Amino acid sequence: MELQLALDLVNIPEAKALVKEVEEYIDIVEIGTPVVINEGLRAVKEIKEAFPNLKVLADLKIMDAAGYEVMKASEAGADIITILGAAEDMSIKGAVEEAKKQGKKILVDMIAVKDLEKRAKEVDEFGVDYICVHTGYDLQAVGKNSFEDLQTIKRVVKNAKTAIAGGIKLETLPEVIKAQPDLVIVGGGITGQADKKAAAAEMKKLVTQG
Ligand SMILES: O=C(CO)[C@H](O)[C@H](O)COP(=O)(O)O
Repeated sequence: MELQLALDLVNIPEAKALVKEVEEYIDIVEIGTPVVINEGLRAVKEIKEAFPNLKVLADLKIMDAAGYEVMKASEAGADIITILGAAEDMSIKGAVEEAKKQGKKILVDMIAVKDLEKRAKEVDEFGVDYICVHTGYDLQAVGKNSFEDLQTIKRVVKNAKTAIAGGIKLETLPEVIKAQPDLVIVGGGITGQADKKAAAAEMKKLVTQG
């Protein structure tokens, strides 16, 4: 099981400082959608250059023009690129084709997918690398989480790795780990803590123990 640090509310220098603090405890660093909107793919490039031993995920949440966007994120140094599960089949297949060409991986974010079981089974046939259940900030604000959804994808996904994101904290991590996802994605559960290093270290310990 791997641990991904999601960076959403920072600029590039803040991102670098944060990663430096916790780099020994994380496997993947995510350049979140708001960071890409604010800073562009330069954020991916600069983090990859500063931390070549970490995998970098570009959270583009692609919806269209998938092949082109995967190519651009790959050129910037991303190892993993996200596309939405709600995108057209053609777009997801296009993303996979380009990622394979570039030697990169595709994570499908199932945020806002209504029939999760059906769509997860479909997407799992397209050769994607990860399928991720995700409760975004807007639903976290009304008390939702993705723990049940994780069990659903664990049951139906046969090929891709499974991942979970959205509001995971140290206190809720054991419940997540029980469902055995391949990848746990944590933003505020680390970045919002006074002692980020200690939070990341404890999370890494739990994730490694599985
Ligand atoms: O993709 C995201 C928001 O759309 C976040 O990166 C993801 O939800 C993880 O952050 P947090 O743990 O703070 O919810």
